[in-house]
Amino acid sequence: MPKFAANLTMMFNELPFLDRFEAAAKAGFKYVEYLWPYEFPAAELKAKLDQFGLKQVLFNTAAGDISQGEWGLSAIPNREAEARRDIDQALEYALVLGCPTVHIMAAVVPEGESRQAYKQTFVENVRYASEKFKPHGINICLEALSPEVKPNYLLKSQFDTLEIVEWVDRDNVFVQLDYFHAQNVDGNLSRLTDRLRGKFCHIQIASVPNRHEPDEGEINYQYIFDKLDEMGYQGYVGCEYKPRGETVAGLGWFEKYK
Ligand SMILES: O=C(O)[C@@H](O)C(=O)CO
Ligand SMILES: [Mg+2]
Repeated sequence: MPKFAANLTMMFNELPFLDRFEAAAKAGFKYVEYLWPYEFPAAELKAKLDQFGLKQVLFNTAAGDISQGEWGLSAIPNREAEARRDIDQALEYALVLGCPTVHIMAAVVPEGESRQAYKQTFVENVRYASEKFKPHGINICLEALSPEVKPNYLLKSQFDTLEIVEWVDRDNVFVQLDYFHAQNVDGNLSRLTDRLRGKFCHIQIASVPNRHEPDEGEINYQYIFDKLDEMGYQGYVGCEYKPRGETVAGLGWFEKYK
């Protein structure tokens, strides 16, 4: 049975962020993920996890200046010092939070810039992170984002991510397989999952096209979950969806997995 993690950035959004931990635990989740922890001291977040018996399973490196269109710095040429500062910061948080996996965000590539130069920079920064995280047993994930969510992001297809993972060639660097983006860009999810076997260490889910609960839309998630079980997938499945309404009211799909 998949180990579902509540994504506290998208779920329980009707509550202030720090109250979402309790709400997730009450709803039956044992695991949580969210995009960024940096607004709060790591110890405060760890205390919330411990208070409600939760385990943090994923968060991201900082996004940079979102108001300027940034969405990760790790692939931007000549900004390696900032990217590595963010990677070091993520490691400090992961150690306090006891988090096994960190998503290293790549970057948006402005029109006219060389994608190859961005890829090269990303590979070097991910190798830096790999070396830093390795002694602590922490994995790294890289994620493709569909253009309707993040136009011009460096990684669009799952195969863009796979290319970087294989280029980086380190045993703690994996694909973050978000089926919402994968369906939007690549489709053919069963074959895709087979193709990526052994290469992904974290999964995220949402319905397509509306990014809601995984009980509607064009993806048959029950089939996918059974397939992941058959494959022996041991990682987590992040529920990174925008609830149709109130979060708990939409958790009918989760009843049988509690
Ligand atoms: O799918 C997403 O948008 C997220 O998993 C993320 O990490 C930020 O882009
Ligand atoms: Mg995602």
